[in-house]
Amino acid sequence: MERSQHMLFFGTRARLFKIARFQDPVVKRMLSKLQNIDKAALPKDELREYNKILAYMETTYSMAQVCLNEGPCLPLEPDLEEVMATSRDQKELLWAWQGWRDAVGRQLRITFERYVQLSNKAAKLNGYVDMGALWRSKYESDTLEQDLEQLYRELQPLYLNLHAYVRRALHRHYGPEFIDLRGPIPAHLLGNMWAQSWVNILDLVLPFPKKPPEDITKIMRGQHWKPKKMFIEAERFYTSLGLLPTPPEFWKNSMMERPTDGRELECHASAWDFYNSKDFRIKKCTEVTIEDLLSIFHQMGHIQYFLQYRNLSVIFRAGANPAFEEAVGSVITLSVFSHKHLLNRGLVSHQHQDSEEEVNFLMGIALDKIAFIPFAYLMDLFRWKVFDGTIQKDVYNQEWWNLRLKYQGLCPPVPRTEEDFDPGAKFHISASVPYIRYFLSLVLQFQLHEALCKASGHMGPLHRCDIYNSKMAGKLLEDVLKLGSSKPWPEVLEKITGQTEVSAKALMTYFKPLLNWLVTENVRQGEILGWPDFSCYFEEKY
Ligand SMILES: O=C(CCC(O)(O)[C@H](Cc1ccccc1)NC(=O)c1ccccc1)N[C@@H](Cc1ccccc1)C(=O)O
Ligand SMILES: [Zn+2]
Repeated sequence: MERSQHMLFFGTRARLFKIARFQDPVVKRMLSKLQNIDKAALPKDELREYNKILAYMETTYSMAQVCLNEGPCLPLEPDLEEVMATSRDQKELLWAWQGWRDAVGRQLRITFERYVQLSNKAAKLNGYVDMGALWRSKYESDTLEQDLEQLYRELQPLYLNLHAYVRRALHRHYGPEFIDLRGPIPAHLLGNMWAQSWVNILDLVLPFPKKPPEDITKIMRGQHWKPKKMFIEAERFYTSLGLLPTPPEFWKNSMMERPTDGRELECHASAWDFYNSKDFRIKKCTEVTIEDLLSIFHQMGHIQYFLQYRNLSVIFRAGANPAFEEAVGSVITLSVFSHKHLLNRGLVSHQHQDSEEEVNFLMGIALDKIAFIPFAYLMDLFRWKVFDGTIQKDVYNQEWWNLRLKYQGLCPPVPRTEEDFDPGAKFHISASVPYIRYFLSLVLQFQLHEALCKASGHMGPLHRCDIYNSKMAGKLLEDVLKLGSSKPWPEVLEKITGQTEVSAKALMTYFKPLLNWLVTENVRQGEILGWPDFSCYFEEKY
């Protein structure tokens, strides 16, 4: 309420000025940013109701658990995520998958309908047609939706080949009664609660099973890694580039592990800027796993952005656009996870990777990054349609699954009804956090990685690049992060890459060796790309 009061005070005054009457681009940029005050535009009583709704949705998500018949109730992190990642028993996977959606999605359905109404009212009071339009305005582009569709189309062949290959592997493991080689994949078998990353089923899909990659989580635990050490490791990478170290407050005020004093909390990782140029924090329920190490690198990317722009006017203390904010940390993880870096840091011991091990490695990265493409794209396609009224509340769930089928080639393992609200089972929908930023960040991170690798003097394939210790790459990054949101993002992108448009070329280059292998393999197996048979319920099929 205080923050909204503050925004209202400055926003109403900023609205007294006609931006077109000003010459100075910085003043014009500041005024236009001040004029959008988001939910603070709502009348006081509706703002109070809106905050209650947001609190209820996020609390429902963070407190939800799934209970075993007799015995403990499991929270999402780490227990249910552990089941989804490690279980190979489809009944157990279904129990966790369905249990989570019963415990969260179903509870949010009615509240979400009111959330949509109030969100759209707030958007209109800020001069936008609906909340989707307000969210999209952060990208300062009137061709955003077409550009996104174009990027998706460029990346689709990569996804279709991965989908067909993984479907074959799951067919081999779970059998024909669960997997239709011409159909969608049941959404609970991909190693992740939302099937947004498939990295946890690498063992089922490994191209060369005789050359399994080393288990980095096991090595970390063998070396007695603790959460604190994981944060120090991440910090060390950023300072190796000549970027800023985190201040003492960060280590004092951050929450790096789930508290053991019984306090309940929202465990989804996040980074916080307290806008006083010295207090910056990460909150994460850290487990000692490679997945959490990479997540910490991602969070530290947010912190590095905060540090670099902390002397700017508060109005410009944000990323060039939300995708840039998400891309910084993810760019670094591309170097961290390179074989060269893992070897250098003692996290793998095999000196070098032969061509088969290299395909296995690229498969591992693809299961994380390529599988993510359609998920990250459809999340806000869904919400934009909900906000603009294309998707009415009486069909929320079936429209959600229409998009999950169309873009991801997934289907629910059990019939769904309009009592369910499956999108609500994903953090960002319960917490009203936009998602298209992650789709754009996925493409952007490879484009930035390619530019930073070039600056670091890297020669050879992009997937072998590690910018660790490169002051040249660090300088390029620093000059851009310092700008915050003070310049239009195409200018910022051009400073690093020389291009003014986001391009999927670098991503396609990175995965080219894998795509070649996948296409050959899929042709050999006579795979059908796509899912002409379009449903999953096997009892209805035969
Ligand atoms: O959600 C996250 C990581 C959390 C975050 O760092 O993006 C976090 C999300 C969040 C949490 C609470 C309130 C708002 C947003 N974002 C930040 O902490 C953040 C965002 C903007 C500026 C500063 C910090 N990743 C996404 C997508 C993703 C990204 C990278 C790798 C894998 C998966 C996911 O898990 O589905
Ligand atoms: Zn993030």
